[in-house]
Amino acid sequence: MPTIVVAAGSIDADGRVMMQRRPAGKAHAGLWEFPGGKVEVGEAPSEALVRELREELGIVVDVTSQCSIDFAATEHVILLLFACRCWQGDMIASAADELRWAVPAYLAELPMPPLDVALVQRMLDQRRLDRFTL
Ligand SMILES: Nc1nc2c([nH]c(=O)n2[C@@H]2O[C@H](COP(=O)(O)OP(=O)(O)OP(=O)(O)O)[C@@H](O)[C@H]2O)c(=O)[nH]1
Repeated sequence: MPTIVVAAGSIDADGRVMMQRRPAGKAHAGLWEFPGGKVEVGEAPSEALVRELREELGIVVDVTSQCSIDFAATEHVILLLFACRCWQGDMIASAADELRWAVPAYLAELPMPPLDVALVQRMLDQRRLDRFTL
């Protein structure tokens, strides 16, 4: 059964998206990803995202402030991407070695895991990345 992974495109007031760089020693080390992680047994995806954003960035997000926007999958992983525009607290990296606000149109220029490359490319092709700036 594939692992379900939830990830957040957190969007700031200027329409930029928060990306984090995976640290050495982890799968996909050095690549930029949307903050998030694996859904645990018994969790709803939105609850898992609230937990992951608290653990990884130290922010508090309400389940109702997230909106599921796309997904990408292999036989091993299903990656669910949410947009998130409201949170409490300042973002501090605890699972990443660097955080960066990225302009959506330039996301594809960051080295990313294969699933993210596919996801971002599809959103660019479908001109849906500007949703991030709505
Ligand atoms: N968070 C996140 N994970 C992603 C993305 N794209 C992608 O392929 N993944 C993969 O999904 C998996 C998520 O695992 P993770 O290590 O972040 O999960 P986790 O926070 O639950 O950590 P843990 O299993 O080390 O406790 C990794 O293999 C990661 O490389 C993405 O955009 N965000």
